[in-house]
Order: sequence, then C-alpha cells, then structure tokens
Amino acid sequence: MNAARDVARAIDALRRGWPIAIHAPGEAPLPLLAVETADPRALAAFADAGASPLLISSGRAATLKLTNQIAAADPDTPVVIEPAPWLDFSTAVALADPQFDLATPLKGPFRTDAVTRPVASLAAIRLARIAGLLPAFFIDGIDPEVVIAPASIDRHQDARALHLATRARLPVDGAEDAEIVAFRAPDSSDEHIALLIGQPNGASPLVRLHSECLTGDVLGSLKCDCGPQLRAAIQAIRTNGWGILLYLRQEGRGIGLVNKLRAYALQDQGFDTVDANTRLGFAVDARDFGVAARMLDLLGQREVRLLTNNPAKVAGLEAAGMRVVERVAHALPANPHNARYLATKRDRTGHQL
Ligand SMILES: Nc1nc2c(ncn2[C@@H]2O[C@H](COP(=O)(O)OP(=O)(O)OP(=O)(O)O)[C@@H](O)[C@H]2O)c(=O)[nH]1
Ligand SMILES: [Zn+2]
Repeated sequence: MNAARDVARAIDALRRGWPIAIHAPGEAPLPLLAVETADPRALAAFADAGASPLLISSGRAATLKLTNQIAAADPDTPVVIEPAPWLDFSTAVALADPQFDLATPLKGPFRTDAVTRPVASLAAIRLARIAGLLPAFFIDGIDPEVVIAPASIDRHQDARALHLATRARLPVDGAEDAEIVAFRAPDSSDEHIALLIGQPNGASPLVRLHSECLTGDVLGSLKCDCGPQLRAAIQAIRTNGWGILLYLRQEGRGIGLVNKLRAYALQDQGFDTVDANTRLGFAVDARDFGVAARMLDLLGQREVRLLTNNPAKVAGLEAAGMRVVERVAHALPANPHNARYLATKRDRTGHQL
C-alpha cells in the first residue's frame, strides 16, 4: 500500500467520523475515533458503552488539571483518561472542546492511565491538527480498516515533496510588475504562493513569510495585524527594489481556520491568544517554516533579508538551511481591537515589537 495515500485516507476518515489506527514499530496498534466528528452511534459501533478510554493532548490535560499519574519522559506525551460509566459521548465532547469550560462544570472524577503507546499517541495528536480537528480521541475500540505508521505522517508532511506548479504575471496594487508562482505537493491540498516583486539586482531579496489569515487578509479583521502587514510587506519589498512575499497556507498558525475561530471564541471569554491555543490542546505555534525554505530554494534563493518581528521565523528558516542575513522589523500601529494580541506576542512569544 502507498503510505502517503494511506495518510490521506486516514485524514479523510477522521474528518468523516470513521475510526483509524496508528501502528508504531514496537507498540501495539492504537485504534482511534475522533471525538469532534463522532456521534453516539459511531461511538457505540467503535466500543461497548463506557469501555473506551479517551486520549487528549498534554496541553488540554493540563488545562483540565488531569496529568499522567505515571510521569512521561516527554512532557508533550498525550494523556489517557480511563473509561468510566459517566464518561459518555457528551462528557467526552465537554472534555475535548474548551468552549464550554466556563459554562459547564465537568462531571467526574476522571482518572488517567499509563500511556502504553506514546509514539502512536503523539502521532494521533499531530494528525488531528493536520486534519483541522480537536485533538481528542476515543481509543481502543474495534480494529479499523485504515492503519497507518507514524513515519508515513512525516513523509506526508515532507516539504521536499513541494514543487513549482505554475507561474504568471500578476499586477497587484502597489506592485504592477509582480509575478505569482504557485507550489503544490501531491499529498496536500495546500497550494502555497510566492509573489515575486521587482527585478533581482544582485542583493539578497527582502522576503516576507505571511501565514494565511482569512479573517485579517480578506475580511479586514481588526483582531490581528495580518491584513496591514500583508499590504505593508508588498510596499516594503517594492521600495527595497526587489523581493519575495510567500503566502503560506498555514491558517491560524497551523491549526486551521475552524480551530483558530474556536481560539477566538475563547478570547471572547477572556483568554489570550497563547492560552486559547493551549486550552484547545494545540502548540502555541504549529507552523513548519521548512515549507518556506523549500519554496525559496525552488526559486533559487539561499540567502534572504527577512521582514518579521518573530524570532521563531528566523530560527525556522535557518534550521531548514536558509541563510537569514538580516531581520527587518515589520511592526504596524495597533488598534483598540488588536492591542492585547500584539502585547501578548511581545510578552509571551518573544516578538520583537
Ligand atoms: N491560533 C491563532 N492564530 C492566530 C491568531 N491570530 C492570528 N493568528 C494567525 O497567526 C498567523 C499570523 O502570523 P504572522 O503574520 O506570520 O505573524 P507572526 O508569527 O506573529 O510574526 P511576524 O512575522 O512578526 O508578523 C496567521 O496564520 C493568523 O491566522 C489567534 O489568536 N490564534
Ligand atoms: Zn490575522
């Protein structure tokens, strides 16, 4: 069987509410049913009533004050909640989805169990993020049809599979001589874009990595600084002479649009952008800048001047083999709606504002 195709089938199955299993070498298979897309019927078909443990991410478990009783070597190791008669479908949803945390006190008590398949468990949390689902699963039900290995997920996400698909002239507001270049990978529907602005002049290009933000880029959301940063980047590159804007399909810092909007709902309850991601069970920043390095490489660039306030972008590009010769600040004025968001980036995620 083709490993990459199996991962695509696994993602599709999870999104449809069908079970899959992850089988890591040296571990028993881990059958999984995503809580977000399951319903009581799917759960009944997966396992006997009250017999299925729940697997949740370490961040979500910490939020719920449920940690492993047996200390895990890796703090990211997900947490298994023992089955209990009161751990029915709706209780599992309340454990998985933080939007009800303040409104509905949880039933319980819940007990955690040893994680016997740590590699497959971590891979499950990663797969939920790739599928854009909440990272929570019923586990240990029937043997599903689709079984994948954690290594296949790595192959599926490998930036080296990205290739240049097509290019065309694209006059844009502020840069009428721009050219658009599209990139694709066979296993992913994410079509990343580069906008080449101006003519190469022998100097390193001024480069902006822009992660997709539908709300900010398209709808003019004032909650973040993405829209103004996008337009200012085109301006800055034009003024510089030449450079490249990469438009990366990494919505919500890599957790997907729906999960980002869930994070916004938590921000409406008072949590900041960092705590909202953690409560949902995701890393604060789930992006992989190897994709950007691969795109620059395919465009023949090995050295860049990077427009960013985020040191993690510089580190991510350099870890992927790109030389960042200069960081160029890219801060824009705050508005009353994004002031707290910008302050959180400065105070909690190391942004140099
Ligand atoms: N999860 C989550 N994502 C957000 C939130 N606000 C904005 N985003 C996403 O964050 C990304 C914006 O990041 P970038 O513009 O690349 O900025 P950055 O990492 O802060 O670094 P800079 O280069 O300094 O701008 C986009 O994918 C947005 O969709 C939020 O509250 N939660
Ligand atoms: Zn935004």
